[in-house]
Amino acid sequence: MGDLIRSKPLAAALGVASHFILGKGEWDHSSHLVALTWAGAFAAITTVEYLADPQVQSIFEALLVTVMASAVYFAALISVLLVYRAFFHRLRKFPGPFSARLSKFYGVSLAVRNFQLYNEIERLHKEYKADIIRTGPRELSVVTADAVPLVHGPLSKCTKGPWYNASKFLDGGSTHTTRDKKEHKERRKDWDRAFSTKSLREYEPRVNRHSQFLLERLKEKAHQPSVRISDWFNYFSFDIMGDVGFSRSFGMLEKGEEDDMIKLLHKSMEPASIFGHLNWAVILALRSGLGVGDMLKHMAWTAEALKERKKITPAEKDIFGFLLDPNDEGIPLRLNADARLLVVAGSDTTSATLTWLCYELCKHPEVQAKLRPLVDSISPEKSFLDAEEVANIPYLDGIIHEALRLHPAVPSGVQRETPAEGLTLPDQTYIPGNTIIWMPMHTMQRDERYFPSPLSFMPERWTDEKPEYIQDKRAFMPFSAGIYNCVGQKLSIMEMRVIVANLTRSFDVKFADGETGAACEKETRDCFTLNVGKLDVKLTPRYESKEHRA
Ligand code: HEM
Repeated sequence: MGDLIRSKPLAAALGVASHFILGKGEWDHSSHLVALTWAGAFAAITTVEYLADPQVQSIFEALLVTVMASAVYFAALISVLLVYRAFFHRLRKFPGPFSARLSKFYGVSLAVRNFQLYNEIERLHKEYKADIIRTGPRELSVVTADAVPLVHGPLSKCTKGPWYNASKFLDGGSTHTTRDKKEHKERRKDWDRAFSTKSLREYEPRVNRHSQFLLERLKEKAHQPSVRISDWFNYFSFDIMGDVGFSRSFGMLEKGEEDDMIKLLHKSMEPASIFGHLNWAVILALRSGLGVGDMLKHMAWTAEALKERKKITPAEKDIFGFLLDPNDEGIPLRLNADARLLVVAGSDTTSATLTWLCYELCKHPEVQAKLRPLVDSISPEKSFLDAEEVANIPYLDGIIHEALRLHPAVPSGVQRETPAEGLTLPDQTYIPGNTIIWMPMHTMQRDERYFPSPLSFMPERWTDEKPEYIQDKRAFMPFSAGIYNCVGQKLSIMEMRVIVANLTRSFDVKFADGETGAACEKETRDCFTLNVGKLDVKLTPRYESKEHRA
């Protein structure tokens, strides 16, 4: 037995065999089992050596033999893995950095460089002058609009990738993270009802109420030289999400200061920027609790919010009224995951977009000047325009679309996996099966082929003034597309219309003294959703010269 364990060719052969076993199927989410198997084998070999090998006299010698055998085993496993990934892998023909072929650690290094992965990916596409680049051993970044219908279209055969079921074992998986198309379809029906035209009409008064309150709070602050508008947008979107989602006021606009829950939400998303690229590490981290304390705390907080919601019968309809089953005694685990989904998806995305939009308004006073007569002419006797009154202003929608185009709230895109038979793009490029694909919205939406003069903030491209500045609308997908698209997009657009119309109507919005927008550009962190840098503005009231708007 001892000779067998000392046999280097045998250990190497086992290493090579393990590569072939691990190369089949998806092991990412069984990484804890693989680690346990290795640890078990290590312990078993050491025990056998100590008890049964006459050449071994002490536990130390037994350990030494096991370490030697393990070293040969892992050296063989890693060598064959790297050689295979570098030269024989089915994606070998796609260009990209050599180290990206070898390991996803390369992706992690990009993600944590400035926490702005979207910029790194854009740089790589420029460097390799290619629409498709290899960004990981079995991963591609694809930025051609021709691929959108195949990857994200309603009839796409692609599925969600392994990124999605990371925390399934903990919280049952949300509607967003379920990878099973049938299950998603079933669960999405409730969400679709919660966001139907009829439901949205019921939420409208609440959107108006919170928007008006935000405007009042900003009017109180307008005499100050500087208002941290990015924080106020956070409070606003959080309060709306609480009210419309859980019939619960989080009271953040009232408090007017950063709440611990907003901090916790942002901290809880940070691991996503790292672990999103190492699915096996997510499982090890979640199972051990290492590095994901904030995520677990946030999960507990959202589960508690849902528990409180379950206890009441709200006077007005809310989103969880559609998702909770009154006949259920308790709360199914999967709905706890949906509660966290609503908090993450429903607040940060809208506030990030509003912050970027405000940044663009500060840089483009001419856009404010052009919008003003349009909003000034509506109900001039009123101090606040409500959602219905601003629902049909093409230039306003153009401003919102431009903000979503230049600054998508999910800038690096969403993960999809090709079907086993692969995909053939219209130019005949074949993408093999079981390939992970990201279509980074940030890069696509700034592509000159699809949006001429791509870096110009040009709301007119979305109106009938300059439609020639949109060459291929398929490349615009801030809310993603197809069956997995954003269910909350109409609510979010409603919120943004009301805020932008009333903000420009009530104030002249400028960067505060000393503000250049640099924090937005440099400190924004891509944590799947965006944690945008702070933005300080000076709000000069327009209503003071117009009594009726005071
Ligand atoms: C500017 C605002 C928003 C943007 C840019 C945005 C973007 C997105 C994107 C890109 C996805 C697809 C995610 C994926 O496939 O992994 C998504 C999904 C989703 N969003 Fe939004 N979102 C926004 C606002 C909202 C709001 C306000 C809500 C709810 C109140 C919401 C709820 C959801 C939900 C529930 C999903 C999952 C849908 C599913 O998997 O079927 N979103 N969103």
